[in-house]
Amino acid sequence: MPTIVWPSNKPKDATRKDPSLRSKIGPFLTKLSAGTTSAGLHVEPIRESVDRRVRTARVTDFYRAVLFELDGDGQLVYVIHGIWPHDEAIEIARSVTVGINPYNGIAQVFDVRDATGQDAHAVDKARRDARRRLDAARREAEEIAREAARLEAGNAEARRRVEAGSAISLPPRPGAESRAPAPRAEAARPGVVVTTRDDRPVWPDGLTVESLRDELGIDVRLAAAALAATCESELLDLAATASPSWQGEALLALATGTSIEGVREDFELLHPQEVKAEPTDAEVISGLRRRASRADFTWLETDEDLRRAIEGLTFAQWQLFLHPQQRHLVERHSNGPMRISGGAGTGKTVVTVHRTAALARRMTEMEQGSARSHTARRGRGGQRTGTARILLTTYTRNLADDLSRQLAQLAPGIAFAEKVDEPGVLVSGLDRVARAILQRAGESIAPVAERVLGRRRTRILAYAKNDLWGDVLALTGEGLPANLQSADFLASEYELVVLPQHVTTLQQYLRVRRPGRGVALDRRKRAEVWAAMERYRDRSAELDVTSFAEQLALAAAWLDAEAKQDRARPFDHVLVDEAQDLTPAHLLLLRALVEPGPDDLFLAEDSHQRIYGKKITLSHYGINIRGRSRRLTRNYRTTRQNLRAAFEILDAGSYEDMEGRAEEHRYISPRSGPEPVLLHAGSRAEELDLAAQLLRGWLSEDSEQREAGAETIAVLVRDRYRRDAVVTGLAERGIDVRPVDREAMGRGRPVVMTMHRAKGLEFRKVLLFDVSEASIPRALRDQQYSDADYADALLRERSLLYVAATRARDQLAISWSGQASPLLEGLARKG
Ligand SMILES: Nc1ncnc2c1ncn2[C@@H]1O[C@H](COP(=O)(O)OP(=O)(O)OP(=O)(O)O)[C@@H](O)[C@H]1O
Repeated sequence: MPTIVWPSNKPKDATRKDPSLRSKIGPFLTKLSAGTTSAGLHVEPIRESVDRRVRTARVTDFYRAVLFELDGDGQLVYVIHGIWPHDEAIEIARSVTVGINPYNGIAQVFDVRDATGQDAHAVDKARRDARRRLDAARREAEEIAREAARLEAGNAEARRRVEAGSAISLPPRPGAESRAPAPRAEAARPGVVVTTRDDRPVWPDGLTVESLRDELGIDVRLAAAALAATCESELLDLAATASPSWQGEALLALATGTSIEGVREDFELLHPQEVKAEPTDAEVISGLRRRASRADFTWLETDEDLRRAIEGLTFAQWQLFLHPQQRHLVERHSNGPMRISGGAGTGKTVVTVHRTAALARRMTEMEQGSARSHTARRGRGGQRTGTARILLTTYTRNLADDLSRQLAQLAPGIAFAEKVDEPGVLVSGLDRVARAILQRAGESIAPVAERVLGRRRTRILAYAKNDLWGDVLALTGEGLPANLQSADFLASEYELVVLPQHVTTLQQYLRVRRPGRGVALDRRKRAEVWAAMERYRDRSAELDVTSFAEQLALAAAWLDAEAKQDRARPFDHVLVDEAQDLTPAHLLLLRALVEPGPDDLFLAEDSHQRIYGKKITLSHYGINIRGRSRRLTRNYRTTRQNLRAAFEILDAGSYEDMEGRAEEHRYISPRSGPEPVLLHAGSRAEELDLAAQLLRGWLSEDSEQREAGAETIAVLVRDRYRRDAVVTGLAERGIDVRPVDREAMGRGRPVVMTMHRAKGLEFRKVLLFDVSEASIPRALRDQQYSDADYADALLRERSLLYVAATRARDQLAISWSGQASPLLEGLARKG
């Protein structure tokens, strides 16, 4: 059966102009995949064609496909170029050729008319002389080298500015932000549209047109134009028109911090010396399989691929062609834990879900192979493990449900597991996994509890109903120095220091390291804090309760003890989305769930979106990334205007990734849309009036343009109290909206939810309501924070607003009454 390679970015062919053609593509692909002898296809060579392998095939009486017939070592491969009306198709077929870029081995379809600007008779020579064409281009590049040098000087200047601007600022001290005069939103009128910045692209040092061509095989005309771009939008527009498209993507990756070597690796480019001058069909096919080509071609190899292509070519998941950087992260074999980071909307979830499916597929294939050779895979304890056990997990239940849905859509045949230890993919929150393990442990948890909690306990499955730290503070607080008399401080100290390091005695606590805690404790203070810890543990034991964190830590320690007895860990692979919100106890459990080894752990995180957890470093909890981390920089969700507005919110904070390194936010969005709107009201009632007016406008726009449903419009607020007030206020103004809590979204009405609930979701149009001084950051004065904990809490509020702003695909609006939130500083000032 032939394999079909379908163009993801078709050259302006008829499928774009004639929608009726879509329904004909399915039957055409079915026949083609069944073999050339199929009746009615007329797969025919073309006389006087530049490429002897070119064919046309009948799609309808009127339309013909232009394709190449390649011999992949006995396996027939059809590379489709596009579909055109009969006569046009014949003309195009005469002038196109499929070959490989001599600088990098990437397969590409060339139209020799474009290449040479000469008539069809000159094309044969042009094809043989592909390499000479590139030499001619080099001369062209040399002519502009002087110009490039001038531009490089400009870029160096821009780079210096960016580096100076991204220097880490010290976190504000407690109270400093609330005491300092809050930056005032200057007289922003209702409905002001803010113009966001459009900076000059920042290229790696020393990049020239020649280096882009020689090292990456990028067309010199494109390279020269890219280096001449004076602002980000110009570069984005240029990249969007690049053909083949991977060249535009490679330029965007370079402009957002990826090195030449990084691009070569992500896009799977060869060095020129590895490329053969006269490639065989098999070499062209291998060029088509490289990640760069896969941005432009889709392989329809299995019945499932074909089915999806045939079912109308609109199926969202099928149309989602992974970016070469994303594909690299999906396919990459890793010798240990791997971490990906990337801003909101860069496809971290997409990569995590694809990688889960790929691992499941890989394991199934391996097992089928080993079953054939009668050597079934066995676990550490010698028991047969059957199909791979994969855990896909994330911080909240809602997000886990979403992962499950995405995975089922991407890989319909995938085996889901219902519980821990069952073969297949288990999609679950870590708290549930921990409970399942503790239930399995039963009474055997007692010695583990003694090691972890200092108490030999077996009743550990109930959660405390009240805030035990508040009780402890009431009982022992007076013995503590004033700045430590805080339930938040004690709880953080317990979860970040005491619990993960299994501290059970004062002697241990006196010696223990407390990295990143920000408050120095001498011996005397440590003894006082320890007394509070002991009180907390006694009280928990009296009530037979534990906390979430304790259950996670106990489950991890139990698994470690079992592994020492040579019993298998419950999973072969563990993948985590939204890892930035995990606690130390989560990390301990993650490490214990899977044996250290190839592809054991995969974590997707964005430190800018940490809204629950404390700042933590993976290596402190036994997860060593050691060079196995990558950053995604291309945003797929939101427009560049919304993205820049979101950066304005981030700008004043300083962030660290989970390896403890400074995090930057150089991301890029190829989509363009309206600028964000700021609505400044004098009172809450007026703010509701403005919101109602805005939503009414959005709803009528959408119904006129027959856009997607009203549920793709969202109003996001700081807390539940405001959510309910907004629902009522809008209803009074004739706008019917749906409050959303834990339940699914529903259809037909705009939704109102908290910013926390919106995490991981996306909407077309988003209003951030009540971003006022009084609402966000939430009053931190109520809690007694240490300096470091206060700074961190403030950073989380900033991140929360960033998360909320990046939910908008197309249009973002922000409203407030009275004074704007100080977190809006830069943005509100522009209004
Ligand atoms: N290669 C791609 N092609 C087209 N769309 C993509 C691609 N990758 C991601 N997307 C789309 O971009 C949007 C954001 O993707 P995703 O949710 O995976 O990002 P994320 O990095 O996890 O975002 P967040 O951190 O904000 O949750 C989704 O609508 C997704 O379908």
